[in-house]
Amino acid sequence: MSSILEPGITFINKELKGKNIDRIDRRLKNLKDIFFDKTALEKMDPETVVYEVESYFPVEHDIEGGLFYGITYIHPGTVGNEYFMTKGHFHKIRNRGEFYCTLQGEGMLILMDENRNTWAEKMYPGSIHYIKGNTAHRTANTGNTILSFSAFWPSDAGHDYATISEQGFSKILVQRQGKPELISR
Ligand SMILES: O=P(O)(O)OC[C@H]1O[C@H](O)[C@H](O)[C@@H](O)[C@@H]1O
Ligand SMILES: [Fe+2]
Repeated sequence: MSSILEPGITFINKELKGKNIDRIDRRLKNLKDIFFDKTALEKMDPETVVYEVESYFPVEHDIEGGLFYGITYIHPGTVGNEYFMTKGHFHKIRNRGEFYCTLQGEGMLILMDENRNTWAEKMYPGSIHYIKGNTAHRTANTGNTILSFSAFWPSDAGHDYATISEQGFSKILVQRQGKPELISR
């Protein structure tokens, strides 16, 4: 499987040299919990790459005061009528925020507060999204090309994936008559 995360870095400053730069992909087989239509999911190749993330960790994880940076690339596609999307998470330290800045493509940022109120914001090249603390976040690619966005978050934030993999978001983003629609499950 070819990856779009070929080393393509043109410049990193001395603070990042020799530090941890991590590249991962997440495939359908890693995302079984999150898609709604399990019948459609079973018919698809489990090795299909849904998204790839390149992350820069200049300080140790869980250390207060540093910042992390990452770029996420979500491939176009659907499982049933649900768009390809990220796992989604709350931060382990709940009140930590994050910035997302869209680079290319079209998508939706799906957000959910701790009372399970869910809403979504349109992502397009140049759109800037401040995700406040205590808010779960997931991104979906609603276009026909790669959706990429950069993210900046505090180094002690951590990821709580369990809450979302067990309970999901209260709404899902589906394609209806060719358009994204956020509907209750
Ligand atoms: O972690 P996921 O929910 O799979 O989302 C994918 C990635 O999106 C952003 O880049 C976040 O800042 C990363 O921390 C996250 O890993
Ligand atoms: Fe996050």
